[in-house]
Amino acid sequence: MGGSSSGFQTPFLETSNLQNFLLITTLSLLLLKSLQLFFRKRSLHKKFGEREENIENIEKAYKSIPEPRRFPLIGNWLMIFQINKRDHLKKAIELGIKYGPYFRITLFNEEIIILNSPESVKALLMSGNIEHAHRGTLMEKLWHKEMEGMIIYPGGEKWKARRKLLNRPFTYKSLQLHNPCFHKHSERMVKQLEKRFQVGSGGEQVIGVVDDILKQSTFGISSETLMGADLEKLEEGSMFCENLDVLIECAFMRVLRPWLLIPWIWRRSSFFKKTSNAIQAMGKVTFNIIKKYEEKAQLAPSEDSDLSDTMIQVMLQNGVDPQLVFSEILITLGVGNETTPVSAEHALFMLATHQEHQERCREEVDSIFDNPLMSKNGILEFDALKEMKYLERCIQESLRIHPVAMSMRRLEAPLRINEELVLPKGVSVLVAPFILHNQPKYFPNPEKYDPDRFLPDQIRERHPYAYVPFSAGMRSCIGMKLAMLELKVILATILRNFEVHTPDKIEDVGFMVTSTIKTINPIRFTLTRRHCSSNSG
Ligand code: HEM
Repeated sequence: MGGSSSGFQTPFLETSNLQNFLLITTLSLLLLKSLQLFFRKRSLHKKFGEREENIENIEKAYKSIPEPRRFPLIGNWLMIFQINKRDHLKKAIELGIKYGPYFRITLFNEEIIILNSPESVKALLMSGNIEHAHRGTLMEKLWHKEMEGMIIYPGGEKWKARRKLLNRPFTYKSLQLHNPCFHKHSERMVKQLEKRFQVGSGGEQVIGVVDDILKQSTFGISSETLMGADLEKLEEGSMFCENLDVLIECAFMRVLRPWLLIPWIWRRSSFFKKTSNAIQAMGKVTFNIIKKYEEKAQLAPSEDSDLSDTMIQVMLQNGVDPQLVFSEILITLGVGNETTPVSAEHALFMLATHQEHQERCREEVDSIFDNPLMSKNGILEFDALKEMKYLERCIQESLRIHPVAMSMRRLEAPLRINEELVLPKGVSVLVAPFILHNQPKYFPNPEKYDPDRFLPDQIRERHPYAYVPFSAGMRSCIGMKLAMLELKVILATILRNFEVHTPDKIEDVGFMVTSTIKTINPIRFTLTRRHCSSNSG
């Protein structure tokens, strides 16, 4: 055997080609870095009118932001993506504790600063400057140009105007109009859960997963509240939720496989076909609903409480093109569909693993359901949900331990974090609540499930930006109030009707980062029907 000296060569690995390639790549990166530095200094100069020596200090502070060991070219890519899936959140929390209030990771040529102190989170989210509310290049590539101005679009004045318009359907006043549908969908959920957890012929308890049923329920409430129609009753409407999942799954595929962001590759991929089919099916349903609105608009729209203050009505009344109304509905429901059911499942898991808190919640829920002023014929009044204070604290604590979303920004202007540190224009900044919420400084014993952390006194003593599951400021979650109402009504209805247990343990449940932060496997539950004198129905 001639071994390596056989003279066999591949043209790609020919030494001189390889050397040239490495030389050109290194020179290009150096050039890019010097240009970045030049523009960074210029923008600091322009923005803050800083003197040369101050700029030097600011640069020094920026450079001294700690970072894990990075490799040439790929930066920290290996550390982020090659870690065992089971360690996703644990690893991130460890980094937070090791590196402190802010640290840097580098993915190829992109610097991402992770803000890990309430003060720096406040500086970003509450800056009030639209140039700090931009979502970043990845989002620009994911959502095509026609979507400019939509709520999900990275940023700009058009986004701001749309956001202002869409705030209305998400206010308590508007959501209250749709209270009957909250009850209707939770009743449907009870029936589905009963079916799944029917006690077997031998009287044995059934272990099952409930994430699909929770999803149908939160989707039912969100879609009816925002579109004004019970999709389950419409022809093809019942498939809407599944099609929405396809849409989000294919969009996330483009993040995992970045070559799918190149338009001509994307259009030839099977994911594009799946996306188009899903959009077509959902379009048919949505445009039929829009037609109904247009017909009713000629009669007396304001008297129909099913339709008033829904997203569709607000947009049509303000002259938004029906095609954009459709896209906006898809994106908003898609985001809600990814976050609320996962949060509901986790909150239920926390109550199943902490029976003492489950019991306290149930006592509160029973007393409200049994109060004729708060519940008529088993239907909760809208204000009754506000009275579920203990349940609310349990949900808040669950969202602290397992916040499902993060906030990503690309700075379009320098951002002052404190006296010493200014983040330059062009860098990406990330607020990761699962790192922030696990800091012993703000949440002593962070792994402990303790709903009393959300007692008014404790909240007052804590920095307000130490807890941001829905983000904060001009780009915070538009669906926060709706999500909290959904979580309360769903959990209250479950606790009213069932006793909840789980064979799973928190230390065995791993979390992974996908389009949201989910458990690796669905959690298993056992539900036992309660036989109280008056159940919810
Ligand atoms: C427990 C449930 C939920 C959680 C934890 C959650 C969390 C978040 C977070 C952290 C953001 C990012 C904000 C930022 O970039 O700073 C966000 C944005 C958003 N959420 Fe939620 N969300 C939830 C439920 C919902 C629901 C039910 C809807 C609507 C049906 C919704 C619609 C949106 C939209 C449209 C945005 C983008 C807002 C914008 O860019 O202006 N979310 N959410």
